[in-house]
Amino acid sequence: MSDASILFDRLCVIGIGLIGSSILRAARERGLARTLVAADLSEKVVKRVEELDIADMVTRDLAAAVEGADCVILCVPSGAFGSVAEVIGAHLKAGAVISDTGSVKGAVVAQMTPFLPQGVHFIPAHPVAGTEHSGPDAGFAALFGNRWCIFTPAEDIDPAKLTLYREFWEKLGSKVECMTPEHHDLVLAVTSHVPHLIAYNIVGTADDLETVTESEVIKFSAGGFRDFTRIAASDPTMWRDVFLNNRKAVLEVLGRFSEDLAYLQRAIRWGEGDKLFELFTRTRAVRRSIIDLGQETAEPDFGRKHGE
Ligand SMILES: NC(=O)C1=CN([C@@H]2O[C@H](COP(=O)(O)OP(=O)(O)OC[C@H]3O[C@@H](n4cnc5c(N)ncnc54)[C@H](O)[C@@H]3O)[C@@H](O)[C@H]2O)C=CC1
Ligand SMILES: O=C(O)C(=O)Cc1ccc(O)cc1
Repeated sequence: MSDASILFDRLCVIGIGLIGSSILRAARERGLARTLVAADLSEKVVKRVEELDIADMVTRDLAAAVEGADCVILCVPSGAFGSVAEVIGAHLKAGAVISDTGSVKGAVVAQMTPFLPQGVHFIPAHPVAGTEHSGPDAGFAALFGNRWCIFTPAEDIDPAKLTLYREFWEKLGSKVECMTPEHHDLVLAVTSHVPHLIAYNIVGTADDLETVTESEVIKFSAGGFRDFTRIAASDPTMWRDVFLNNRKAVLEVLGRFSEDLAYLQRAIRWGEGDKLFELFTRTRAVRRSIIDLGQETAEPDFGRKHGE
């Protein structure tokens, strides 16, 4: 490891699932920390992380894990950030950067802030990169490449620490942008949270209908439905916590979504093909602009796992 790439002497990651294990793998591959510490409450996960050999030290003792760390990143489900912050708060080193990877920002900031001592630098972050898989085996070093990582720091954040942590995510391959937690939660409700809810709902509806159609839903499942089943296979704990912790923005977007759905329902009932055609033309242009931005490939992958 060349010393030139080291940003943190001791990096501690808590919650070693898809995201935490990907951060550890990428940080080791790029030599971003001298020592990598991994912590998780689950005995099974700790054992597996030891077998995978993706950290220098692995423990279930969260307080001990953060001792002396100059960067601590929490990668646990959105409902667990407060309890982890409560356990580690008093053990954080003065001057350390503390961050998270939660898919929701407002509620996570509110959960953690009361337990963070003066003198640590809290930089909430959300890597907008992931898959429907979870657990330490699902992670991979390239996960964050060419993806956004959204930071939602307070206005009085130390600019030098912000630059340092930005550099960390850029070295993981991400593009970084800052915004407020409230704005983040509304944007992600539209682009990620409600789309996941729609996938859970349509797959649930199809599953209910399956008893009527005797397996035809699965047998004849077309590409569109298969894409939904990939998303609806995402981790139940994680997504339960996303919806419970981004309630306001999700309900706001769902209200708008229901109105737009009623408009389509009416157009179908009254045979108003022009209305359907106009919308479908507009949405096709949205897809094209995403591809042009280089954030998506034109080919569907039908949920293939990384490396398959
Ligand atoms: N899965 C995805 O695609 C993405 C997830 N995120 C966010 O990152 C966070 C982690 O997600 P994943 O890695 O997918 O989850 P995961 O389910 O793969 O891993 C979570 C890990 O946290 C551990 N854990 C749970 N409660 C804990 C506690 N109180 N103390 C210590 N460890 C605890 C679990 O044992 C598990 O190993 C979540 O907040 C999620 O919303 C962010 C971007 C993408
Ligand atoms: O697998 C997918 O399609 C995702 O959308 C992954 C994802 C899940 C949660 C996030 O907060 C960010 C990205």
